Amino acid sequence: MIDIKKLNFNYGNKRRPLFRELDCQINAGSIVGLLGKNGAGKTTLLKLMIGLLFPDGGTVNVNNYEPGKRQPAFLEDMFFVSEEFYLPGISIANFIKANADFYPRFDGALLQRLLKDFELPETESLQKLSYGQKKKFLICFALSTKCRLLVLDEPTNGLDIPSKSIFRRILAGALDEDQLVIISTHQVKDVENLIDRIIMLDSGQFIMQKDLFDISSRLHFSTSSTAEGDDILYSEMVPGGYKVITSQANGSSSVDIELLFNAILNGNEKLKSYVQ
Ligand SMILES: Nc1ncnc2c1ncn2[C@@H]1O[C@H](COP(=O)(O)OP(=O)(O)OP(=O)(O)O)[C@@H](O)[C@H]1O
Repeated sequence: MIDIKKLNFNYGNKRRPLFRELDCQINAGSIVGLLGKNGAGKTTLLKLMIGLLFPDGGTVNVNNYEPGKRQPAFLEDMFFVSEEFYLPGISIANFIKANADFYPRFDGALLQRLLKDFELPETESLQKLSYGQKKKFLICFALSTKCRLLVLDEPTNGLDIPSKSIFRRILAGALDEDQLVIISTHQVKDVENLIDRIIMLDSGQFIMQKDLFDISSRLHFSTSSTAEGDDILYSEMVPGGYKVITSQANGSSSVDIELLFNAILNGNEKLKSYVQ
């Protein structure tokens, strides 16, 4: 679905390129979490994938299209929910009327269901909605397009606690097997148990590209009263003890993405061989 080869990119005003020789393949049928520190280049990478920015070297291929060419057949099959967005001063119903036809697989019945789940009023002017309500509307619309590529930049930013649970439920339930969702986020707790692959960016490189299943079959995440022990690969103090990562020996555990992220960014050498 997405094939990135030797991607180089520089904003032009920077001495060092942001990306150097990035390679990445992502298949349809998955929800991918794109993680990285502030400024690592997550939004930039997403924009390169959807053709809002152009590579300086190498290639980006999505569904056999070169995104930068912005061909109609490519654009009608991808939807980008940006972190910052503008919505016009028209009602939800009129927005749907004006935009749904751009997407051949648009599912109006699904949209009505999702709007109900998020309790969004169809008659309300989009500009009168709060930031979180606007975000929820865009997420609903994105899912209803049924585009094969859905790119969500910080989708849970601005969502209240119940809406985050609804987001997880509807995302898990509204996808078809030929779709790919890429979620860039700092709110890793919001996407835990939802994403099935992690891609981590740091200093212009991918420092991890791994399926959650692979990680959970090789690493074990738990809490412990001590951080001492030969089998402990990484630990972090928390109230009442430690969160620890050990090599997998005692059954599967769910992956603590935040702990893993900190461990990898701290350059934990012991862990590297498990996640590369
Ligand atoms: N339009 C631009 N012109 C010049 N430099 C830019 C531009 N947009 C982003 N950058 C720079 O590129 C780098 C990556 O930015 P980007 O927004 O892709 O990071 P990010 O990982 O999405 O960050 P965050 O987590 O803070 O949203 C940063 O150093 C940023 O200053």
